[in-house]
Amino acid sequence: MSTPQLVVHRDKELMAQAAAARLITRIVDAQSARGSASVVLTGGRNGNALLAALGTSPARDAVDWQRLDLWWGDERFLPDGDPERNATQAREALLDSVPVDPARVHVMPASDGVYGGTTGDADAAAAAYAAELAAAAGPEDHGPVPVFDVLLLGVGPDTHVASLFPELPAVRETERTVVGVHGAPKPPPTRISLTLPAIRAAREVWLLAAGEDKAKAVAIALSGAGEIQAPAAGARGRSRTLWLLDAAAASELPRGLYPPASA
Ligand SMILES: O=C(O)[C@H](O)[C@@H](O)[C@H](O)[C@H](O)COP(=O)(O)O
Repeated sequence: MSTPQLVVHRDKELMAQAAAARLITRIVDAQSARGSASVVLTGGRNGNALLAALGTSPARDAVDWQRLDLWWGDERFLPDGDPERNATQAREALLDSVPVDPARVHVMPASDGVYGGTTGDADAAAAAYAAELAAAAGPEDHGPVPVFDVLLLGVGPDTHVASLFPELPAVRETERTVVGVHGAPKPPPTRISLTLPAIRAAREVWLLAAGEDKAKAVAIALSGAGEIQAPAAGARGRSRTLWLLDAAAASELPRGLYPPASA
């Protein structure tokens, strides 16, 4: 697993623009090298701002949208089309305005869908998404999920990532790749989430955090906290873990981490 690297931008607008430019480059590189790319999307303001910036970037046409698989790191377990669903927000921010292949847009299950013969069962829905991931994984992936090119994560003020909240069972999961989450401290209480083992299958994990209210969480996660107490600390990519921050979110980092010791 990779060691976290930091990139600090002046403000959250610039952070979104720079992250979008970075993501376009990674997608184009992956498509050139392997024929297609896979990206795991996140909910939250910063993830949506990144998607919106991507949509208005002149370089967006460099992406072959038909050869892109999109997955989600977590979802609020609400009915299809609910404005609070991460998938609905991603459609509005970007996906409705680019020619993605609908068969390659793997939204997480909605609470009104039928999974395991019933509706409203987040555990059955999570198992269905795990099966979809497993079906997409090839022999070259050596595991139950594809090796995602880039996995995006917002960071909560409590250090949660995806719907892995501190101390809850989902963050302790070591076997399953997707789980139902019950009793989340942030509404809605019922969610679906990738687990840390699934997140760590990604080549690159990018964590996005902006604003003063994230400064403590960022400092805790990057100062050696355990992943059960600080889930963001456990989100690492195989080859790269990138923390994309604005100056406010970086403001409580210990000296040496930021600014870097050599500065
Ligand atoms: O599912 C949710 O309730 C949110 O989407 C949440 O997990 C979000 O990703 C983080 O709290 C970071 O959010 P911001 O990017 O808005 O700071």
